[in-house]
Amino acid sequence: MSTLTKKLDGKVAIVTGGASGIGEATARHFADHGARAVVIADIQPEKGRSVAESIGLHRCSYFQCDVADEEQVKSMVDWTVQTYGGLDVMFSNAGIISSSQQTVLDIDLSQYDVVMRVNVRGSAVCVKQAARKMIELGTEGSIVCTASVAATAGGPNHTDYTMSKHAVLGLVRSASLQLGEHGIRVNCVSPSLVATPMAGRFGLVTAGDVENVMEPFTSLKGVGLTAAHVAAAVLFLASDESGFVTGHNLVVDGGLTGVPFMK
Ligand SMILES: NC(=O)c1ccc[n+]([C@@H]2O[C@H](COP(=O)([O-])OP(=O)(O)OC[C@H]3O[C@@H](n4cnc5c(N)ncnc54)[C@H](O)[C@@H]3O)[C@@H](O)[C@H]2O)c1
Repeated sequence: MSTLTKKLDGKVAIVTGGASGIGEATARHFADHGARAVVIADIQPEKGRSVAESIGLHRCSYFQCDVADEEQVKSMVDWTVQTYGGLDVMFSNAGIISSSQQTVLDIDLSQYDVVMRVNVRGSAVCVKQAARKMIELGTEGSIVCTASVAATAGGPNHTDYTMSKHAVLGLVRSASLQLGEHGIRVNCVSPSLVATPMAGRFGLVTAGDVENVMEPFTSLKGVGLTAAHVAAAVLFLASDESGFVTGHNLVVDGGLTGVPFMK
């Protein structure tokens, strides 16, 4: 790839949840696009280290970090800047979903607390610590969060997850308003169902599995959403190509949310 097409040339990026799924694909895409350094912040050391090694330890590191623990996130951000000399991009992507249905009538509140802790508290911590560091360094950086199509619509189940993703969108909109004066942009991507280990827990392992489930509801036909599609959208928001875009929710859903309920 020529330097002209390398959209993150020389930048330093953190990817939370980068050991797996969307985060892993994005960490690789960032590196392919010339990122000087990519830090994978996750709680899966074996997978995270293996991703970092395969990208190349000269420009990718694994850092054990629970995103909901503010001290750990602060240490990870400080370490990134000390090690690589800056912080240009925070991709706050780590997230979880309960294994039970979590309909409103039977919601298990201990599982609800776990989901909220990672998806909501974790996102707030990562946006806060990245923004504080960017302001301290005078960096006009880009913060991208992973929301979901569940950020803007209710669902038949997983109520806690849907609530948590609505909260991520609220965080992105508020943070973009508050950080614009510092030149920091804050946006999110909202994928529909993607074949990652998260979806695999519900029996959806391949892009074909996802396509079979989603195809009746999307306007795009003959294609299933992959982590690579999402990574491409994240790269756009992370890079200078989206230099005047902030507070935006970039939906990556094959038309799912735009399809009318009657034809
Ligand atoms: N897969 C989908 O269908 C889908 C759709 C829309 C949005 N999303 C969102 O995409 C994001 C990534 O999910 P994925 O599908 O790649 O799932 P995944 O399970 O493959 O990856 C999630 C990663 O987050 C890490 N993680 C979990 N808790 C953490 C914590 N406390 N601290 C640090 N890291 C933690 C996991 O170890 C894992 O590596 C999540 O926010 C998810 O809600 C997924």
